[in-house]
Amino acid sequence: MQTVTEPLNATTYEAGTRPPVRIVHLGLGAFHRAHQAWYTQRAGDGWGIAAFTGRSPDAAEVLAAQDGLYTLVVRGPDGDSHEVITSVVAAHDGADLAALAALVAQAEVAVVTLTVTEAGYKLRPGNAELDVDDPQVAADIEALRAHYAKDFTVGHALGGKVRSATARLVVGLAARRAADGWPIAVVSCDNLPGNGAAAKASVLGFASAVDPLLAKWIVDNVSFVDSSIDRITPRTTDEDKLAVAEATGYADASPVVTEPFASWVLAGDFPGGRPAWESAGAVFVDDLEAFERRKLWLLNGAHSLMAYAGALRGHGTISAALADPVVSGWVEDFWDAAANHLTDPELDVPGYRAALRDRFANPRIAHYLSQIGMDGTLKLAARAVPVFLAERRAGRDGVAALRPIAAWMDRVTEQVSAGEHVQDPAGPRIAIAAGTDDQTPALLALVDQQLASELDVVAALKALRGTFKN
Ligand SMILES: NC(=O)c1ccc[n+]([C@@H]2O[C@H](COP(=O)([O-])OP(=O)(O)OC[C@H]3O[C@@H](n4cnc5c(N)ncnc54)[C@H](O)[C@@H]3O)[C@@H](O)[C@H]2O)c1
Ligand SMILES: O=P(O)(O)OC[C@@H](O)[C@@H](O)[C@H](O)[C@H](O)CO
Repeated sequence: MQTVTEPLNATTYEAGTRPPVRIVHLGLGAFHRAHQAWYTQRAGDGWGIAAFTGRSPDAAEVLAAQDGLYTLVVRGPDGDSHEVITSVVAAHDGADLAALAALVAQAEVAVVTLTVTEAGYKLRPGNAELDVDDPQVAADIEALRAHYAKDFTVGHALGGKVRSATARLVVGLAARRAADGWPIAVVSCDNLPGNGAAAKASVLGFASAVDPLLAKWIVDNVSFVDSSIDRITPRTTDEDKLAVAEATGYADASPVVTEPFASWVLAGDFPGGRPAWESAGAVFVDDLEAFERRKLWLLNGAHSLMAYAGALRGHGTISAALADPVVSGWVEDFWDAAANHLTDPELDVPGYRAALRDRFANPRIAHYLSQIGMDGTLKLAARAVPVFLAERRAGRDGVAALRPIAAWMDRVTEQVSAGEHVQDPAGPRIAIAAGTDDQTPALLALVDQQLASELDVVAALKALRGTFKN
């Protein structure tokens, strides 16, 4: 066991020459630090990251005090390995729009990456259009319009008034256009189908509400890259921090724990260049859709199924849920349904499933079902509904793909009855739907409006409900 003697920072740790900022990241969470920052460090070709938090300054304050340094704990079934990540060279409060605008305006900055959660894009169902009826979106548009004619390019006047991540990005892009207008790439790293197009829809929704010429400049100069991102990264616990201190001798206030597996598949242009992420294992393809479906359906779909069905059966983590043979049977059924529509041999679905079983079973990764279960209305629309629709188009009943939705209904109903908060952009509407006489169609409408009007689907869900605890 090591004796803790020092805090982790650039004085105590020899980080070498830090690279200049060439990437701006929005959403300074655990995943960015386990994934994009790790790939960028391994690429080793001189790209530094300036990262901004999403909703509160806390993560930036902690990381800035460590000069951006943190320990990445790679937690395999048999033990941990530790690596200090040095590619994040600056950490900022996401509300600091002056810093954001100044950085995005710089010619050397060629890439913006995003991990702002599915809910962070503020899109209407279908992910093709900004939800301008959302109160935060409406307030952000008002704030952007009020300041656009004044000092918009430097962002000073906006401060914390603009809260949506993509509205903030629009402030940065406006500053870049005003500076000289060099093209740039925006890479979404969130678990959304067509995440590049979703990011574009969200950014253009804000930009066009402010200035159609700005929107046109974005269309002409900003490349929205699709990416399928994968590395299971649970929230860091206090025990993790203690274990890092014991193992490394550094008192790191902000380590990140992740699994050994990592994957990043990207499709799109990088007009201003990019790190050689391929040298770190990233894969560049022309069309991402099949890879994205494989990941969103098999990994994330199974995650959501376990998050709700596992919680109903009294489990707390993915590894515990998977160890329950009833739950793992439902996961296999769901995978069989999804696999019917993932037929390209290049996808190697049997191998991918086998690897997922091992990854999910890793008992040393405590991935809490409560974290995965958040924002269920958005996640189920991307992870379960498309599998159900594909099964139905093929003439089958698709029950295995309705199970995650039925489990979500039972779980949120249980939470509402217990007076617990349901973390979801539709949270208040979930509470109302759970209180109606005919809950099932009311809840289903929050996931998919069209399906809620189909009597056979509602009947199939009703038949599944109440079956999870047996
Ligand atoms: N954790 C994983 O295993 C994993 C794997 C693949 C993809 N992802 C993607 O990354 C996202 C973030 O995961 P994480 O583990 O870093 O979570 P996290 O809670 O550690 O960090 C999330 C970051 O996004 C910000 N954020 C949260 N809600 C937001 C909102 N509505 N608008 C703007 N910013 C918001 C937070 O402030 C924080 O900076 C996920 O939602 C997912 O889309 C995560
Ligand atoms: O990150 P979310 O909230 O979109 O989804 C929760 C998990 O399913 C997800 O984080 C997976 O662990 C991840 O996608 C694995 O790469």
